[in-house]
Amino acid sequence: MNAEALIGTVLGTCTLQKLVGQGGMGAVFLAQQSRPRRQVAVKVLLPMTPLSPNQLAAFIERFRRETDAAASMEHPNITPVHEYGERGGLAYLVMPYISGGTLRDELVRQGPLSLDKVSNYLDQIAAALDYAHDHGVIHRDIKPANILKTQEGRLLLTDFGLVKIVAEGSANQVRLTGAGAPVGTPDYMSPEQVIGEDVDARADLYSLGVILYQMVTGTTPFQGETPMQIAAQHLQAPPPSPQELRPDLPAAAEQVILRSLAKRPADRYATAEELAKAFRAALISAGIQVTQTNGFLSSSTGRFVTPQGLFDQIRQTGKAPAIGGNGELSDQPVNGAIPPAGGGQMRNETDAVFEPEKGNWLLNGSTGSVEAANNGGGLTGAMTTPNGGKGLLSSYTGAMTTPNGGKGLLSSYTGAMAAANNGGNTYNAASTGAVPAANSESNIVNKAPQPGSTLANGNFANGLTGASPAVSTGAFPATGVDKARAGGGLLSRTGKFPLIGASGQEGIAVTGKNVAATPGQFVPGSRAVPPAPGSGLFVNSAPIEVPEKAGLSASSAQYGAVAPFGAQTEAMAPTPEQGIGLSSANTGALPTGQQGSTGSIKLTGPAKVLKMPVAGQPGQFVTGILPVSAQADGGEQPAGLPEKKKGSRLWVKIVAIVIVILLIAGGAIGAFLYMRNQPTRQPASVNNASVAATPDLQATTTALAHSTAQANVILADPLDHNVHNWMTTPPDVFAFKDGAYHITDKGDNGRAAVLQASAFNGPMVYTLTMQEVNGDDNSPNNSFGMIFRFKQQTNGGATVTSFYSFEVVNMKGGEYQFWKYDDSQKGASPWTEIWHQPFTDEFHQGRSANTFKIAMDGDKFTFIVNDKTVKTIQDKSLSTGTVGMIVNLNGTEVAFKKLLLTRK
Ligand SMILES: Nc1ncnc2c1ncn2[C@@H]1O[C@H](COP(=O)(O)OP(=O)(O)OP(=O)(O)O)[C@@H](O)[C@H]1O
Repeated sequence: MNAEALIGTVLGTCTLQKLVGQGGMGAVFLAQQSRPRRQVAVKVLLPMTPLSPNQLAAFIERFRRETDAAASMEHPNITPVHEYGERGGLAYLVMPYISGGTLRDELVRQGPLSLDKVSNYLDQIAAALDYAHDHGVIHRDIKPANILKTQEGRLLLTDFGLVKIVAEGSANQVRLTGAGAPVGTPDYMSPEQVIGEDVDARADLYSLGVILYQMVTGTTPFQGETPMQIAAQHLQAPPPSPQELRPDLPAAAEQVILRSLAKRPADRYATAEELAKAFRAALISAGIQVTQTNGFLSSSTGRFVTPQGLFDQIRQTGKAPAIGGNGELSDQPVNGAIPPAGGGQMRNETDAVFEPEKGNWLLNGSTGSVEAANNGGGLTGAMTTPNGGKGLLSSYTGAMTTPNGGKGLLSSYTGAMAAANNGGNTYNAASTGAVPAANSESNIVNKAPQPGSTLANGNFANGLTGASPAVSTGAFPATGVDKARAGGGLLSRTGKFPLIGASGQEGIAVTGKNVAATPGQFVPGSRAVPPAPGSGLFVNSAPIEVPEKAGLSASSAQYGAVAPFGAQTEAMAPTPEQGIGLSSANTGALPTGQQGSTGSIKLTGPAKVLKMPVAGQPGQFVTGILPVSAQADGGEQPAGLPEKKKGSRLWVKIVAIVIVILLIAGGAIGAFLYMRNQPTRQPASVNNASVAATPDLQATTTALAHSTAQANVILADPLDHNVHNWMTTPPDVFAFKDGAYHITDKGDNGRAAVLQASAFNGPMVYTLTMQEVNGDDNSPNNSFGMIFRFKQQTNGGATVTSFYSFEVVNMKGGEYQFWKYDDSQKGASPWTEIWHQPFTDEFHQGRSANTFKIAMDGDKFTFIVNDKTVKTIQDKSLSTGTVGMIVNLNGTEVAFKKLLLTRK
């Protein structure tokens, strides 16, 4: 039906006046409502595609569902629904008319937004999302087109057409597998949605991350000519560095964005608020002025929301909210001084609260003044929370410092409290001792929990009465999505990401010299790999040229994400349950999107079915396919390879699977290549070395945290949990445990993991702490170390991989080695040893931790072991690339931690 033809139609109390927009599911009209008399927007169900009666019934059902879900929520950042009706065969819903357009319009018009505005918008969308999640509603279609804007700049999340009430069980989704249905953009889809698994709130958080990326850079992270290309990148490709597209973006803020886009739901922020706060704190710590989002705590979530809901009478009172006896916000006037400008202030009782920035404080029974110089506050005693602090204080008398994102809830607290690093510190009820929170974990100390008390989300507790003179007695408003919510979706279920990968079909023999070594004795240079005819380098037999993306440096365009071998090999054996795989070689590659590309996929093997959303038809999908490899052997050796010569090899082989993201001018196109290599090494010369002590763990962690806030930190990853999508499969090879990232070499192949990031340029220092946990310390092959300047590119149709490695042979009388890997010369050994020398007592041989640093400046490299400079050496072969780590001997397990990249 032509939507225009409906103008003048009367639906209930509304007369349709003007068509304002049309999606795949319905048309939206400006309408005049007679009772109450006001202008409204009316959305009329008008599916774009002709539907069968069954499909239409399902559509109407979904339309009702949209109404029910939206109507059940009352939040200043969610478009309310006034009513739902069916008249003359037309289903419709009435909502307020929002005249400021959508966020999509603004992004199209403006491109990247100011970081201040980004943070403000993020706060607002986050508040709406967390509220919905707290009410058991997952939106599932978070995108800028579904975010309306008022004239005053307030954002309203709308279009709950895809929602599924969590408690309701499985959704009654309509699937369209036929041809001809328009396929919607998966620009904002989470990986788990791409796979078609059940999703939880974290899928919305991923979509929010995509919006954040777009607000910052002006573009979504993944682009392609077909929805499949985009979908595949959501599954597999790391997002291009936002900082490269937005140079004024602080490194810490980039990390926040990248974490929000983690492939594994468990690796993302737990709540939208957490994401928004982390982003804001990252901006502030980099000295960027961020305007406070005016807001108050939502009565049911305790979260910051924009004040003065247009549609909520209560919120139009203008009264400052105060904490009621049960922890509910009330609209009672506040006694005493009104908090100064900056918003977000909540106070009770009689004392002044100062929150120049975004300190949100709930004070109850406070007796002193509060000063919150920067997102924090203090009460009575000295209290400083310079960054993003949050506190609930009751009868607080002692000192508290939470320099970095600390949160605290104190009740009758009398002791010192220090949370050096992002600590969520809660101390509750009659506590008398010190609470140290050195790390980024939340500490909850709840000494005397009372009936009805709540400890939620690891970051605060309620105001317990206990034995303390706490004035606050009621339950604090709960906040946060329940972290214990069952994680849906394939990723969270299996714990591994179904990486797109496959064994190569084409082997390139790697030649190398076998050099004899006396068992148990280190022989410099005794490391050649026996050539394994037919094995070795595996490349896509139809490699793709890599045109440089406009505006990006050649280096960043040339290489993309790198994933370590082990997980890839797992993923090479996809089962229908385990997601997708893409046959690398040969036939099954995704369309490249190059000139002349048809965009079609030629399948010669098994395929994985993906669900793709149908444009404008929430809940409907068309089926897509991605080819997968049939190979399935647990990843140690690809099918069809010759037997490895166990025992004859003196140097182990690195196996890496590499994903290359090809960025093409006019739109980034994803494509995937896979590589296996079995390098041989050619030794070179020898030199000398020296020593220093392993830095104290605590001090280093703290230093790491502090330095994170500093501008010269490019990337800080403590490696105590997986925030950068490090490979975690197979779990016996790659695992986060005991506060470190463990790599265990299994089988005949060495293991390498490489950071999924853009190419790092410029003078910088790469720091990494390594500790062998298991291994044969009598073997001259027992080496491990750091990979840097890793890059992969296509060159004349061939895939070329290059990197340096700085390693140590951890045996008595062992040595350091500096290698270059470059497989551009077919038939030649890719390995060249640039330098080696025995270590001396600066290296703690055996099971001790050692911190290595590589200072790189152009072609100059300085190797520092435990703070002692070991060697400076020049090599100009490789100029840019990412970093990683390597373990070389079967059975050797190394724990890596405290990865730090700083500008020199
Ligand atoms: N309450 C409203 N007030 C003013 N304009 C609105 C309102 N709701 C929607 N619109 C406008 O109508 C357009 C169509 O909205 P609709 O929800 O039908 O589709 P969509 O979100 O653009 O696409 P789809 O539903 O296919 O995802 C929106 O893009 C927006 O510009």
